[in-house]
Amino acid sequence: MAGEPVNVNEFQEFARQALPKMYYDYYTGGAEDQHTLKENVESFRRIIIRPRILVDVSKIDMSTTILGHKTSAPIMISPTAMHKLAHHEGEVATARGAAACDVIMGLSYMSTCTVEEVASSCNAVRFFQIYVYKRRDITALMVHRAEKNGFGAIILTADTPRLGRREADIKNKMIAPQLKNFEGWMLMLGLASTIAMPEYMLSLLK
Ligand SMILES: Cc1cc2nc3c(=O)[nH]c(=O)nc-3n(C[C@H](O)[C@H](O)[C@H](O)COP(=O)(O)O)c2cc1C
Repeated sequence: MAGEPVNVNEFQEFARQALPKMYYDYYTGGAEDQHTLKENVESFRRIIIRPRILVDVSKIDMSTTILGHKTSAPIMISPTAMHKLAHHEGEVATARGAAACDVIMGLSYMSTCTVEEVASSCNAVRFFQIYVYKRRDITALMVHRAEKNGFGAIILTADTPRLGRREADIKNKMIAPQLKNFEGWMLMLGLASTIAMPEYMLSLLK
């Protein structure tokens, strides 16, 4: 593709060209027949923003607050796993981008940078995403760690009682890289440091 990407579709095409197939499939794929993924895209297409006409637009302010934290627009970065699959700086780079745009950074528990690395990288307002693990002691430790590192809220993911059957990941034999927040804990959990995705998730989730 020639030139700078100008929209999300063009960024996606760049990613397809740049990333190993296994990682590209992970980022872009959904579960089973990907019906929900398609429906998500269609839902966004159905949203129409109606402009107000003949009003003063010399000063536009989209800022608001989310859980009491200021944001420049009602948009935040939703927690997504393993950014280092796409870029060597991983979630630290994403957090800096959030800080530059003055929006909130949602950090996945499955990040490839630690909560400490993200916290010290910039002054982005940050929320930390977690599941309630079978190991409640590990859940509590992670919450305390996020709190200690200035994360302003916990995003509790509640829609994963079972893992979606992601067929591309099965075919590609997708391997999770080392999840930095769990460094040192993997042995304690009886897990290898890099293991197949579903096995890893199932071992932790409740
Ligand atoms: C590649 C990818 C990884 C994700 N990883 C996580 C995760 O680690 N934890 C989580 O709670 N949600 C995760 N999500 C879900 C997103 O946070 C978000 O809820 C979902 O993508 C729907 O928002 P969207 O329609 O803006 O994509 C992930 C989504 C994608 C596409």
